[in-house]
Amino acid sequence: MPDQQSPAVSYVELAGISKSFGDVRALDDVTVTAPQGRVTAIVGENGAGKSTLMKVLSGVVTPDRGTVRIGGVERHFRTTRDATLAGVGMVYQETALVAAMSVWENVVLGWEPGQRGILRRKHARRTVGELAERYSLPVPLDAHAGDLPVSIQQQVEILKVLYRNADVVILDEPTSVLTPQEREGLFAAMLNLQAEGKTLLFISHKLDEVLASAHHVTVMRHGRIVSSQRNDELDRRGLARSIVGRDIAPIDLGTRPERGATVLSVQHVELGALHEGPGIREASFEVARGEVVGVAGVSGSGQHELLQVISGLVAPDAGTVVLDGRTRKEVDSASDPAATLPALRKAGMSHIPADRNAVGTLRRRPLWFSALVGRLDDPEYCRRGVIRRPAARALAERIIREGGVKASGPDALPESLSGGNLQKFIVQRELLSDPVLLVAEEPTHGIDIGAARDLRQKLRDVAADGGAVLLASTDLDELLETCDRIIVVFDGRIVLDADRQDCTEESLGAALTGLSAVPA
Ligand SMILES: Nc1ncnc2c1ncn2[C@@H]1O[C@H](COP(=O)(O)OP(=O)(O)OP(=O)(O)O)[C@@H](O)[C@H]1O
Repeated sequence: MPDQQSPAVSYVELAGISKSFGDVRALDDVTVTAPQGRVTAIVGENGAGKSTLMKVLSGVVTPDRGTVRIGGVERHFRTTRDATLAGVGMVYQETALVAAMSVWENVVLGWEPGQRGILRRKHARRTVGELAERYSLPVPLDAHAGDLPVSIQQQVEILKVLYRNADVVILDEPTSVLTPQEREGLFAAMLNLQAEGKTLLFISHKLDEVLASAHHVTVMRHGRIVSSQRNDELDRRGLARSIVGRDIAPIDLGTRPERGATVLSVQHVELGALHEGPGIREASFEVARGEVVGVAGVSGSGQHELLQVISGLVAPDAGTVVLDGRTRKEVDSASDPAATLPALRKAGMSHIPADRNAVGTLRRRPLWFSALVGRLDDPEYCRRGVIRRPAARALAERIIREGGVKASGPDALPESLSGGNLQKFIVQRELLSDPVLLVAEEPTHGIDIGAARDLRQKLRDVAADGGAVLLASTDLDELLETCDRIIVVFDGRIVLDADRQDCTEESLGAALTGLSAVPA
């Protein structure tokens, strides 16, 4: 637990902040302070107003009412540049680096030191290098940003705000894209920032991380502050209760059904490296109806590629994947991904992608449009290339209702939904197609603790109803709570395939890092 002893001065003061979007009151008279050299966590259910509050502080959103003070000075931010000049920087979940530019160029972009418009390249590169060293953020200065793993890209984003002299650093769900090992690196960087007297604000749904790193925890619900407490006044259960307003019951695993017929058979799958990863070597396993099977692997171990092959997005170099669902569909090296995905869907596969922004929704089209993903060849929704709008809207309404999605309706734009609510929409859309096999990559990513519990229960229900689930997650607790069996991928190979009862966090941790790399 962080040290609570030394006194701290309030550096950030948000007072009486209100903000509405149309009829939605996102913030309702919110007052929050954050002391210097400390971490203040902002937690709460999806749609509670956390991101909007931080966007007010970073100049992205202008409040309808209320005042912002930084270091005792009242500020009226109209743009993010105003906030940057006042020393406030925000690091978003999704990085926005220019892939083809080097790390140091990305850091200085838009803020280049120079004379008469000429960039002093050597000077700029050296300054970024010194900053990286001072804050122990070991980024490769000359590498192209697009070639780097997400965890390093995030460090580049942190350097970007530090380069602009931020005294206040806002981190919006920074750990949700990181593996457990990478999270440790981020927490070490946060400690350095505190030691340098920065004021840190940190949005997270992961209560253990909040309790381990934050000095103060502020809970929001329905656009208001529910509580604001010091870390040493809190425990996990009480915090969970104040977030969702009730105790969270463990999920019902049910009695494990007799192992049903095989629904997915992966045999001797091989794939060369797609990017820098190891590819896949000799992967074989089966999933039966009635099972929830977890897939774990640290970033770049090949587990993501394995799921891409299984969901038909990439053809393997060798080996086969057979889905025996509503119909039988075989995928091999000759398969054309463009035709494979629709055929697998028809055979009963649903897929919740890891990257909801890239493939999950169409951000600038209304939600009812995104409801149709995977259903365009269903005559109920589309005939002779013409979308049946009333049916699509009714479908979107059903997804919103049954998924507990906070949205104004089927015409809402995806970008008007909070991150967690958009994820809930995608998950419920896939569940509604009554899958025989559900491939779910990080389905609880960005979802609050209450909704995440309900979602895990829904995965169990798919299995209880005779389907099967392949659940990829970097959260070992989630896998241990939800799965019947867990597969670990390391260096492109399946190194563990064991019943949950035979797995512990230690045994999984060893397999994940290759310490027990005995092929299963
Ligand atoms: N640009 C916008 N247009 C319309 N509504 C918006 C907009 N931005 C946010 N909202 C609404 O404001 C409310 C608060 O959203 P916000 O993103 O702040 O929630 P959050 O607490 O960060 O949620 P999550 O945990 O899911 O990220 C939600 O109901 C959301 O739909």
